[in-house]
Amino acid sequence: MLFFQKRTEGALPPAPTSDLEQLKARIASQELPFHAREAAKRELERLEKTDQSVAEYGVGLAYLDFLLGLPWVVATPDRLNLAEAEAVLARRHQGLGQIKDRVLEYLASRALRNVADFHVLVVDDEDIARANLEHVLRKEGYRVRGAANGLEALEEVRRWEFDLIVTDLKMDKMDGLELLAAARQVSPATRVMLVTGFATVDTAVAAMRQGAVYYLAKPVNLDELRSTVARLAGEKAAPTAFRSPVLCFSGPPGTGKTSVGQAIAEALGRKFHRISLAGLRDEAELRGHRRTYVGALPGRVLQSISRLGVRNPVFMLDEIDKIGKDFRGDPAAVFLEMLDPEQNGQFVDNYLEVPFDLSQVLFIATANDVRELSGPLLDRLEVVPFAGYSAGEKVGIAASHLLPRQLREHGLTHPYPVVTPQAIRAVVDGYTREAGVRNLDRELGRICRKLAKLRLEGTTPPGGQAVPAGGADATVVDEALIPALLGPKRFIREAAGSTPRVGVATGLVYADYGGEIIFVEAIRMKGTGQLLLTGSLGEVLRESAQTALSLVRSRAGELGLDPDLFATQDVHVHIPAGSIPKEGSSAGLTLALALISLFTDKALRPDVAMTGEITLTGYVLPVGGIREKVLAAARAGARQVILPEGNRTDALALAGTDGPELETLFVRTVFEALPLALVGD
Ligand SMILES: Nc1ncnc2c1ncn2[C@@H]1O[C@H](COP(=O)(O)OP(=O)(O)OP(=O)(O)O)[C@@H](O)[C@H]1O
Repeated sequence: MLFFQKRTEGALPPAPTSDLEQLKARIASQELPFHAREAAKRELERLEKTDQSVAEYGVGLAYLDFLLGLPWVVATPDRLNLAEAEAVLARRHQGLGQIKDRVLEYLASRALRNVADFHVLVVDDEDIARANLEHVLRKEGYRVRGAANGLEALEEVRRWEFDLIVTDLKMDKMDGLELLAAARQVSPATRVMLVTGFATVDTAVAAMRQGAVYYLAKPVNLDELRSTVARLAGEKAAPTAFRSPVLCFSGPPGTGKTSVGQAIAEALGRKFHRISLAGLRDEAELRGHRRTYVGALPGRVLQSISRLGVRNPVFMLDEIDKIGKDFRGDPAAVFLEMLDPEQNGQFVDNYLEVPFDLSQVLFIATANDVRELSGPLLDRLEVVPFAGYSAGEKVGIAASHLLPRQLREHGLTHPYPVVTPQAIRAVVDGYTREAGVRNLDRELGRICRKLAKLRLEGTTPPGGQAVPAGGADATVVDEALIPALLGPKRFIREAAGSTPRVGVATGLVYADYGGEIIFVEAIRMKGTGQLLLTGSLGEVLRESAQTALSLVRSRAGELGLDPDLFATQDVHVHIPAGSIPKEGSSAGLTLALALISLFTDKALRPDVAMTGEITLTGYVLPVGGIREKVLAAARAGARQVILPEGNRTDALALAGTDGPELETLFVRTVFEALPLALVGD
């Protein structure tokens, strides 16, 4: 019996090329920056001396494979067509007018920088020499101007940004070296190339030392001139590190931050990648582990770049405000390095050890609340605020974007069911309570799933019209059908539904997920004039409560109260809703009104919501987050909002858009607010 087949000469399989040989070939053939090639060669040499059976060999192979797999030079060509970018943004998003404008402005300045021609100034006091040089350079496609001496050249430099000055060295009035020094003062980015008939090593060295980029001897070798200028122009055209600040989209969840980022990538023709930073625990996750650690890996930034295969993606750093609380290492330092155009050309990953150029990456950060970010980081970011949507805007977004997508995803296309705007509004009001549209999208998905099931079964939604199984009439989903599809309403509009109560005021707060209403409750009981505060209130809020009480006591006469009343009573102020962060001074007005209502025994209207900081003398000061607060008041069913007079412009800006349907009232003092909020006053 034949167990083993004997190998026959000549039928030998081709000798397998070893891993190392393959890597060697890759190092030789691949386009790599100098330092990366050197590192790869070093590692290869080390591997060649390492026994293949030891673990380090495998680690080294993986390292080389990663290094060679990185897109050191691969980039997608940028498509900077503003009209197209505008079309992409408009197609993907409803509204967001100001944000689209900001994004387009940002892209416009990018486009301008990148397509700008290469401007050259030729300076020579010999007319013929100058004309010749100008002619040669113009033929190469550069934008060329001329100047007959140093002083004239300096005038030009003041009027116009040149990329390059090609100047004669010996000239009357101001020679080339003097021009070089003066031009660098006016326009530091302009490069200077000197041309001279008296080329000596000393003058060349002096010129280079002063910052000249090149030194050309007369008679000018035209090929040398052309190739040098082409090299300098190429350096400019390679999209230079973009020095404008990194965009940071901030706003409540589900307001379109991520999808605007995706639209930017689509408009530029770049790849898009999103890293969620919310769960980040360790600096090494971003920057990698040193290879001396067992199981070391590159950081998430370079891993993503490697996976994308291009060095110029749009990179979204999601929820940049959510890291740092439990973070090992210094997050701000890593981000500063990644986002700073001065430094990110040389980003060092601990695993890779060789700097990788991140300057071509277009970073966009998102944050729910930029107040959480450190100062230096915030300095590098250009914050673009995304606001919450009013109910009307949500209905529009749902009808034109969310619903059509959900219907397609659920196969409800033949024919499309008709969901009436009133039905969408019923979902917005009864089943979601949010600033953005994320949950609305989810609820629409639930409706679609129910409809898909009914259509397959050919049955009728309870209380609705027949759902045809194939073609024929479209199902109509109206307001009445919503409870049958989604169950009973999940949210009540508590501001509209409550009855007026003494000592209970409706306030507005602003948290990172948008605005929210709170009810401030105050009661009094027999005691010794103590003030008790509960509801996990922050220090500032406690001080506001103290201020409000002192204000009420000091104005007892005006309010028709017995001044001795306070000495015999304790006051307890409580703000329920434990999950809402309650810090900041904007609850001052609400606290003051709750206390005045308490002591005057007059009930407050629950459908009048308010916000404002107060002073000890009763003035109402402006506060932030007006749009979010007003939208929250509208969501909760309030009919009026009382705002500080100082916030009138914010509120007016709101009215211009599809603002909420509620009346805004402005007050200068606490006392002006009384007749507006107290029942029957
Ligand atoms: N103005 C809008 N027009 C059309 N669709 C929108 C609009 N705003 C949001 N959306 C849609 O809502 C969904 C949620 O948006 P997105 O994921 O961009 O929100 P986000 O602000 O990034 O939220 P998070 O902060 O939670 O990441 C997406 O499907 C998005 O397309």
